[in-house]
Amino acid sequence: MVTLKDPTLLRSDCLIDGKWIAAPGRDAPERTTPVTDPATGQIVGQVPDLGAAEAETAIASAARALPAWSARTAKDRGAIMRRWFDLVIANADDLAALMTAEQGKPLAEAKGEVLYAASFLEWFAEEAKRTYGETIPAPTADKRLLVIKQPVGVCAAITPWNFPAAMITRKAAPALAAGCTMIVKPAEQTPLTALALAVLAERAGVPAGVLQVITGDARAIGGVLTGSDVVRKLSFTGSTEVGRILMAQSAPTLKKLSLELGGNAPFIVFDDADLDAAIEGALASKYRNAGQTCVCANRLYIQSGIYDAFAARLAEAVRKMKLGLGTEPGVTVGPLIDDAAVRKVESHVADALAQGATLVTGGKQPPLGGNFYEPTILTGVTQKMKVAREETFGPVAPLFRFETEEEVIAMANDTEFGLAAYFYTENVRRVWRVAEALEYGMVGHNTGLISNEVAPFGGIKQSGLGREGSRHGIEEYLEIKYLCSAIG
Ligand SMILES: NC(=O)C1=CN([C@@H]2O[C@H](COP(=O)(O)OP(=O)(O)OC[C@H]3O[C@@H](n4cnc5c(N)ncnc54)[C@H](O)[C@@H]3O)[C@@H](O)[C@H]2O)C=CC1
Ligand SMILES: O=C(O)[C@H](O)CS(=O)(=O)O
Repeated sequence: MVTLKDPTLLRSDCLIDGKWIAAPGRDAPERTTPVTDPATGQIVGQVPDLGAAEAETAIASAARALPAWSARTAKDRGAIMRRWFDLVIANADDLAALMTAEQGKPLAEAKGEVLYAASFLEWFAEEAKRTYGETIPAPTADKRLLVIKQPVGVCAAITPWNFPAAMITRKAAPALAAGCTMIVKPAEQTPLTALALAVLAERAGVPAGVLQVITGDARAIGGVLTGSDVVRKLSFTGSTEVGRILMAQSAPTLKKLSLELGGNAPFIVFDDADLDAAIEGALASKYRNAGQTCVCANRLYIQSGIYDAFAARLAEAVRKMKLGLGTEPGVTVGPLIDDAAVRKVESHVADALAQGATLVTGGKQPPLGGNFYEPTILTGVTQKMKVAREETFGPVAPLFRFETEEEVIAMANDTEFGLAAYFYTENVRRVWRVAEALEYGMVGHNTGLISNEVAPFGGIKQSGLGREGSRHGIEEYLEIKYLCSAIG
């Protein structure tokens, strides 16, 4: 079990229509789903197994709450978002403890994510007041033209397990700031963090029906949220495969969509790179969250002149990593989310070795039990291997050798994904050539960490649609209205 300073943040019910409800069951007093710790398999909580009926209730509640919420001033909504931010900061240790219990990431990393999640609340508390319209010089003297911004309306969010707090606030913060209402369906693996955030939102003054969190049957709940004409927008973070399904389900009602999907990030190191910086960046980008982020370096392309030195330095650093329970001091790499994730990583490593790659370090599950996988480095990797074509979503660094800039750009772009890319060089002319040639929504130069609340996060190609965070993030929750007034 998880110990909290404020035990009321550990919820076993859902916030729907301003009420905390369990799941009324036919043969049992209520239907619940266990939440398990991926490091130990222990049950850390129970949440309601809700479905279509409760999703319909939530939609009706969100629609009822919309007029009053969108009629409040931006300043008023911003003040409530700021109070939510203050409460998340004040309860950051408890939120981090819940996150580590259900997702497994080391406590320090979980705390970092809580602060990252809070930053979206702080940012959009301010952006609420900057949804400016415009006036347009009319082509005829008898007209006055202007543009105003209005909230999209009732919104839905379906969020992943890898960032249980930040992927919720990165959607709910701009939605509520813009005057929308939102129904959140968190991942079945990590609902406790979402429910705790809802407790704090309620305490901050977010009215009934404005923010709702529903757990249970993803397909049934998702089917209602995507099929309803009342829901005007869906924001999803998760696999490209599910993103396609949700997009198709949303098509009949022509919803606005924000999709943050899979990635296959190249991490390119040229001969002239600062090797210390490149190693630091590779460790941060590759092994953050045990490699379970959509912007993790998935392919490491190292120019021939420094290939052996880079491999040796990276191996030396990786061997110092400490695998273990997220609550243990000094642990830097936690477990993967579930057994399926471990099997996917194992299949990628086995495929690479079968095709001639060399295992430098790691390459197996340690004797810890749970869903742990050793931080791994492979050399002699080629574009034909699964690690080059698929998102590994685990702590595996495949090192590819390259000779020329043209060759590596072609290899880096040889994927259907286009989320994040990274490269290291000290040549200023090359910075512009490579940054502009890489087909990705986000590019890091001489850094492996690019995510923050002020920058537009999102991808191109099959990594998704739209942007989150930054001044662009709130536009995803606004409609433009053009007003033409004849005064002649
Ligand atoms: N872009 C990103 O940040 C993420 C990418 N992924 C990728 O997806 C792969 C699979 O991870 P999963 O957790 O299984 O991601 P997923 O895409 O299956 O799940 C993400 C969310 O979608 C929901 N969902 C799944 N199927 C649904 C459906 N038919 N209707 C409505 N909701 C549905 C889940 O309940 C969860 O809330 C990972 O290995 C990784 O490659 C996973 C998580 C985050
Ligand atoms: O979904 C993810 O993996 C996150 O968006 C990555 S980040 O925002 O924490 O970098």
